[in-house]
Amino acid sequence: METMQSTLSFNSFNYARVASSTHCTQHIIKLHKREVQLKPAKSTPRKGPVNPARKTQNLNVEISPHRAVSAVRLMRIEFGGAFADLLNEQGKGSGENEMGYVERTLGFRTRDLDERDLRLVTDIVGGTIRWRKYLDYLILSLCHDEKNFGSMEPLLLQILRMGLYEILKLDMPPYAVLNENVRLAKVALRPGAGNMVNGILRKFVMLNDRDSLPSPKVEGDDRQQARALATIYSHPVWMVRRWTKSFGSQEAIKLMNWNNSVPCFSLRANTARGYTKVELISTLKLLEVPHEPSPHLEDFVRMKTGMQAVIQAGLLKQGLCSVQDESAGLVVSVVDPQPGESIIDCCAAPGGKTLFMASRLNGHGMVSAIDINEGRLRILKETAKSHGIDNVITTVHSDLREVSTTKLGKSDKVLLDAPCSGLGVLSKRADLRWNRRVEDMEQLKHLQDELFDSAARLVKPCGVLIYSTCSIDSEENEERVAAFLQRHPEFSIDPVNKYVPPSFVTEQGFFSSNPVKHSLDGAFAARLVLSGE
Ligand SMILES: C[S@@+](CC[C@H](N)C(=O)[O-])C[C@H]1O[C@@H](n2cnc3c(N)ncnc32)[C@H](O)[C@@H]1O
Repeated sequence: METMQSTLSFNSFNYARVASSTHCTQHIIKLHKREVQLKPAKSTPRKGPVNPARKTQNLNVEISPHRAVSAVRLMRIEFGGAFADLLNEQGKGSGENEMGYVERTLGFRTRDLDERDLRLVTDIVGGTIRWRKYLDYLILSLCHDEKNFGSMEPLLLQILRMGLYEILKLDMPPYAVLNENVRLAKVALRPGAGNMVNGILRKFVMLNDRDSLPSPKVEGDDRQQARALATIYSHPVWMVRRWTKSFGSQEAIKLMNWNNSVPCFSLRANTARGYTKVELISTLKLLEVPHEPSPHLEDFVRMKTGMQAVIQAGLLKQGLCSVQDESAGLVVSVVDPQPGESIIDCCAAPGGKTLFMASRLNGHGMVSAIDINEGRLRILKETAKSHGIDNVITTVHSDLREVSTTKLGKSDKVLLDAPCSGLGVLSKRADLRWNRRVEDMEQLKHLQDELFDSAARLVKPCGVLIYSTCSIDSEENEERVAAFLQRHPEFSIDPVNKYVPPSFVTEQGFFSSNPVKHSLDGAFAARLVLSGE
């Protein structure tokens, strides 16, 4: 009865796709209406864990499970507006519901995912999203004509992108990848789709073996060069133009390489629960997770791989540690929370910085966490409980611009971690580059100015206002601070050199972490003091 229920989300939709310029097309923007034809499932439970009795009945051993899951996840991310935070994906990846997910969406069953499969899903989904523009450029050039590419079913396109990515970037054996993806296209779509995957991947493997894949030439005027670089490094053209102008082309290329690399993660030991870095390190050793202590922050440990093991060991669920980038930790160092202080965190959810600040209060003082998003604020509350610091956190669900000072009062320190473009965290947020538009930057600037003014009302005389973003864009950072100081001469810059290592301090006395320079996420923070009068 519930057959095909969840396939409906992919059944008909409009979407715009920008195909990159190639020898046969110049930057076309098309609006397609596509029908994804999925084979009906024989029996499809809608929710919950798989019924083991049925598992064997519908088992389809022909399909590699990680590819099936990757394909539907890619569809969901591209068309469902989902958030491809790889860590979240890993967090969900217990494997329990994954096959239900494939069954509901593609209409067939395959075997459950093991740990290796889960890792592969993360790698393939993240990488295929990052490299989308470049992969589409290759697929378009391998198609007979532009029309074939333009009218390709979305699921077929995902399967091709995955195949190319696996061969090109994961160095998987080409013919094994080819066979698996042909099979997936046949089972999930139809035999003709399998033939198409076969034709295109074969041509690709042949060209790749001969080292003769097409490549855009970086030549012509600035715009043409930016277009070529955007294809080669798989970023939107507007970002390439912006970065080339601000940082020069060599730095822009380094930044894009960073964004395309597999992200590193850091864990923060939750000392508020009495869990120390030493204990965290011994647990990681037991779990055989390679790690190294942060050179910048006392409670932080870096790791490149092994997040799955950390999740499965329950370290995050038990509140013993958090996943937090060191750049975010350093913003908290700029706030420098002290026991007994009152702190307002203006845009607090989901609470990474709130929790770290609260843990630094040693049970004395209060962090008031304001956010407009109730759902995210609920996550913050739950995490505060599991971290054992809910006694020093109060949550306020409100638009910051409407918060009344008489109700909330004024605080010693006010952190405004403003909504921003997120251009500093593109290595972790694989899909973000495709969702941001240049017009967003203008809108964000206005919002940031409004929130900055609203946050300023909450600072006590002689108190401190910290403005931060996870962006590397000066329009969102230095320029917002300069504009604020023009409107509010009662504030002045307090240089951050007392709070963070010198390599993070800018000439103007701000904190700035840069992916290329520091191998961390990009972030910014300014510390401003309100005069006593
Ligand atoms: C960059 S995120 C904050 C991240 C958070 N500080 C952390 O460390 O986990 C920005 C937050 O601003 C919130 N926000 C956006 N507009 C807001 C407004 N007008 N008032 C209050 N919060 C707002 C969003 O809901 C989002 O949670």
